[in-house]
Amino acid sequence: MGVSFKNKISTRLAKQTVAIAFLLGALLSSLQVYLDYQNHGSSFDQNIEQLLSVSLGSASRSVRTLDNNLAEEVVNGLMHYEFIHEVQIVDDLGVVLAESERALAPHSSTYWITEWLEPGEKTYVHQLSVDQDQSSQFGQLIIGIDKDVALGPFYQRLVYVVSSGFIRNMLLALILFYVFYAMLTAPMTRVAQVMRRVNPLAPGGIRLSKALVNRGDELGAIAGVTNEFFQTIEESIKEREASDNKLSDSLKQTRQIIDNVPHQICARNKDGQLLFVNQAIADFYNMDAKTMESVSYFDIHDRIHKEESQEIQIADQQVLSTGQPYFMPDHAITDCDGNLHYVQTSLVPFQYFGEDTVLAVSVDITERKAAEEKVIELAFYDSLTGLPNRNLLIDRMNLEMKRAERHNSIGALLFIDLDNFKAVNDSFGHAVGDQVLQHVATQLKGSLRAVDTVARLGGDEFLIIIPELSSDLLEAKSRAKDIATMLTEKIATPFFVKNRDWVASASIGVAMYPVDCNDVSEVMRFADTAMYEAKKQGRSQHVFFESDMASRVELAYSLENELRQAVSQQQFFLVFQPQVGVQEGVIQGAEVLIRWRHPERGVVPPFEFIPVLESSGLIQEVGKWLIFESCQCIRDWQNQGLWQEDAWLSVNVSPNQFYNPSFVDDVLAALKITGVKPECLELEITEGIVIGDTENTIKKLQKLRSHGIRVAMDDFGTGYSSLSYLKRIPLDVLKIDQSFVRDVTVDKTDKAIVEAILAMSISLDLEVVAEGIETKEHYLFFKGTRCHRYQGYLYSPPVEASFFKEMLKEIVVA
Ligand SMILES: Nc1nc2c(ncn2[C@@H]2O[C@H](COP(=O)(O)O[C@H]3[C@@H](O)[C@H](n4cnc5c(=O)[nH]c(N)nc54)O[C@@H]3COP(=O)(O)O)[C@@H](O)[C@H]2O)c(=O)[nH]1
Repeated sequence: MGVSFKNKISTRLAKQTVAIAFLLGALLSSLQVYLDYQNHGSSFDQNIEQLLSVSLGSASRSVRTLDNNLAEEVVNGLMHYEFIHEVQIVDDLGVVLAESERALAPHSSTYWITEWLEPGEKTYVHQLSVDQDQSSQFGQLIIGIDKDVALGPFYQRLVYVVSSGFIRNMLLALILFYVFYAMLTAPMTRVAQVMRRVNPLAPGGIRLSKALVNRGDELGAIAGVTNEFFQTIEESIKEREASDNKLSDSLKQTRQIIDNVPHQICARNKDGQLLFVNQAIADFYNMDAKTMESVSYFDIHDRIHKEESQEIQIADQQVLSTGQPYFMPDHAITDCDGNLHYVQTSLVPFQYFGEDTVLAVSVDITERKAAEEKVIELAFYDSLTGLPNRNLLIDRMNLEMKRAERHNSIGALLFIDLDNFKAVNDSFGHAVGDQVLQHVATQLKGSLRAVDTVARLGGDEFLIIIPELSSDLLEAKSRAKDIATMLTEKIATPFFVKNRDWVASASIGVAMYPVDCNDVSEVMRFADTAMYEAKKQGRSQHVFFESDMASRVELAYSLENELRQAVSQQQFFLVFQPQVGVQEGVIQGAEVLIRWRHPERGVVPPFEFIPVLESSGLIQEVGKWLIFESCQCIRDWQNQGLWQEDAWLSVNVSPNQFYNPSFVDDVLAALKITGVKPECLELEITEGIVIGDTENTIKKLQKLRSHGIRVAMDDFGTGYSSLSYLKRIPLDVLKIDQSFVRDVTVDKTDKAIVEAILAMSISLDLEVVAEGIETKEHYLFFKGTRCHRYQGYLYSPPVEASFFKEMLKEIVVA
């Protein structure tokens, strides 16, 4: 942008200098003019006075003497002066004695000044007298002055002076302008032009000329300083650029880091407007980050969770007003797909480019929360059935116990254990077992009130709390009994799992609280005790806890521990009871029976410990050992020539032992290892085994018999004993239970049963063994039937191996 002429410094300096010169010139000229004017005026007046004084005597005489000629001479004498254009001498009567006049000279160039300063006619009138003191006057000398002629030279000189002063000032102005221009304006203009070309971002590229810098005057100094300034600015800009670049890189990196942080980060102002969002937040709402940075967070958020949105707004305002951070441990937000997320948000006051904002960092805790919930679920719920587990049950039981005491009410705790569930697991695998448990859990849950708690302790054990039955014990017990009966029936309802029908049964122990006890773990133990009693009493039934049960159960517990020791210390041994041909009267085989040589109690009979071996699972190990030992005995006796090739040993098999998936393999392995023919082994099963799992039992029996192993149905007549199911069971022998034998000779019913069994055996083509033959009458009765063998004290009680061996030797000898 150029500088106009009037604004140039040189112009302004010249103008001011000239103005000052003019002012001073005008002042001085005015003073000069004034002084000259004063001098000139007084000298002019003196000259007139001198003229008059020279002419006054003659003029006075001419008047006194009325001498016209003299007056004429005076007038003509005065008219010789050019500046006088009129002279008149008059007497005291006003009579003109002489006069002369000439026309005024043409106006000079300065006439206007004369007229301006001395306006009007300039006339001198002088009184004429005869005496010196002018006391007697008698005429007048009147002189008219041509003021233009008189003053013109003076004013012309004055005009000259003023004009020359003006011209001098003008010249001075021109010279000064040039000097100022050359010395100041031109260099400064060059500086301005150079500076105009300066790139503000890179001022170091331009320098003021050396000629300018080297002038040695103030401008040179300014130019030098300006060059240094450029250099400094250049360096500063470079430093600034470097720092800006670093800052920009750092910002980019920071942005990258923040965008890669999986947590939602945003800054919002007091109106909730988003000033900054990271990629995680943009992704969460499926919006562009830049677009989001112009909208209100609460507009996005409000669409979804009003309550949470308000809570966040209040929290934001608190952070902005107090300047203190705020922590929201857990609140819900919904993403663009409508999925609910739980987040934990930290709100901190944050200055974002000079604006007070809230920096919000939200961490998605959905998975953690789910995991925590899962942990709680795992901690308090059974994963298979979804029922409360032991922990939650104990917690609820504590509450119910307190409530019962407070309300003076009686509740019941039911301990449910499925019968023979282990066999289901062992035979069909855990997947089927799990489905059976789930079915039972559903049945139990669906049969009870919402206030009742159905829990699974683990395995096939369930506990049920039935609170507030009544305040009267009898009534409470009666209701508990109804519920236990109803549950037993529900559980026994057939159901379909894995392509087949199932019938479950359960034993239920019932304890009444706080009557039986007000301690939770004790009540649980009592219900458990009652459940064991129910099992002992024949399963699929319920038993209420009674105080004497506890000691019995304790006995069972200690018995179990002793049995474990018995297994490890091999305290079991075998006894053998001969089976004799009814018609032949000779030993055809023997039943193997187990005994326990207790270190303190002596020999313990099997009915005292077999059920505990069963319930504890120890029967697996003991039963396997027993079959192997039996085979080993056959091998030994055969080796010693005491045991015929067609004689057999009959071994009892318990349900849990039979249901073991490896049972058949274990038996075959025992035969193989000992080298005993399968036909020498007979397995005695009970109806309970068949009823528990008929199909599987049939398959196993078929497999055993396919190898030549004999199968006998023990205790026949005490169970279902129906022809229809007997037809399907692969059997070789029926053993008539001794309870029918005992009175067969005196009791018509027993006799009829025995005869019916014998008839059945014919139609099914089975051998028959009668056990419990104690008397001759018993023997004679069966001798008259088609019973094949008998077993009983009449011939021999069960005897130890050594004794039995002696018996065999005697037979051989005989
Ligand atoms: N799973 C297994 N069970 C076994 C085993 N050993 C025995 N048992 C079962 O224990 C119950 C009691 O048996 P036990 O005390 O040995 O009694 C047997 C005989 O001694 C008894 N018996 C035999 N003859 C007579 C008699 O004339 N009178 C009379 N009062 N009792 C007699 O009968 C029992 C044999 O019964 P059973 O097996 O049904 O043929 C019993 O249920 C055994 O099954 C074992 O190793 N495993």
